[in-house]
Amino acid sequence: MNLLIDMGNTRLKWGITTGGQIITGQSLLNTRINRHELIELWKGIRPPRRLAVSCVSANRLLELVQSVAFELWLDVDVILVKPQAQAFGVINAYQQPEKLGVDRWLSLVAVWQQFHQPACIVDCGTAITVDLIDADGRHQGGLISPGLTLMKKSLGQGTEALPVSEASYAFGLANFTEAAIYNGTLTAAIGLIEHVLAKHPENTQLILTGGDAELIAGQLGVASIVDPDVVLRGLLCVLEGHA
Ligand SMILES: Nc1ncnc2c1ncn2[C@@H]1O[C@H](COP(=O)(O)OP(=O)(O)O)[C@@H](O)[C@H]1O
Ligand SMILES: CC(C)(COP(=O)(O)O)[C@@H](O)C(=O)NCCC(=O)O
Ligand SMILES: [K+]
Repeated sequence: MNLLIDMGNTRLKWGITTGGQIITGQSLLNTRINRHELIELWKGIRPPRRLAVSCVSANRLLELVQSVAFELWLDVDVILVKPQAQAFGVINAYQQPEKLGVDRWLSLVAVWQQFHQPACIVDCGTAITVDLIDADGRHQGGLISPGLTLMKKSLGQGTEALPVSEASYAFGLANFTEAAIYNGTLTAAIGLIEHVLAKHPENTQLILTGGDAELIAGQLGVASIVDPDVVLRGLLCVLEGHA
């Protein structure tokens, strides 16, 4: 058995793998990560042979995860995955390939392995990232924008009068502030994705992942697949390539 861990800027997502299948566990908010919580999360699982980690979050959290892993499973093999210039059939478009977020790299790897066709991968997490890959596995580059919560928080922080609300409202033009912010930020995300897709081939497969994927997919004017486990599947590709 192996353990896969995807550490984003908001949440830690994880799953165990047996025979090429991923069984996901309950995600954990970064604000709740501590030694006790991690031990509670993993003390009941069978000791993994290998642990593959993707981390774009704080080093402090990564070190804590590694330390808990060695405490629970003395001789576990920890693989800290890094973005590469070219691997698993994917060619990284970045001028400095090591600077591409490893979560973005792993999404490209997973989507390429699954579809082998042009694809647009949108991670609707803390940030919204958009990455394009062509029919030959060449990453075309990508975009980074604030995620929905970050957009709302920045309005709250950068203005005198705007409140920060976590509530949901009907989609469309609004006639009060909270709904106007909710819909303005959601429309920004939708516009970003639809704009990118309009400029790419019609057969481009659109895949959404991340905490806001369902919400954003629900308002998109184009067909999409929501897959919460893309980064974990990228980690699995790396482990399988590693075996
Ligand atoms: N219960 C929740 N707690 C925190 N964020 C949530 C929750 N439900 C949805 N979200 C949204 O999901 C986003 C984070 O997505 P996630 O995939 O966890 O991000 P990351 O990969 O950056 O850790 C938040 O910015 C927020 O808009
Ligand atoms: C863009 C990101 C912050 C997204 O992280 P997330 O929203 O998934 O937590 C992360 O992929 C990252 O730190 N990237 C490095 C810079 C880059 O990809 O260009
Ligand atoms: K992510």
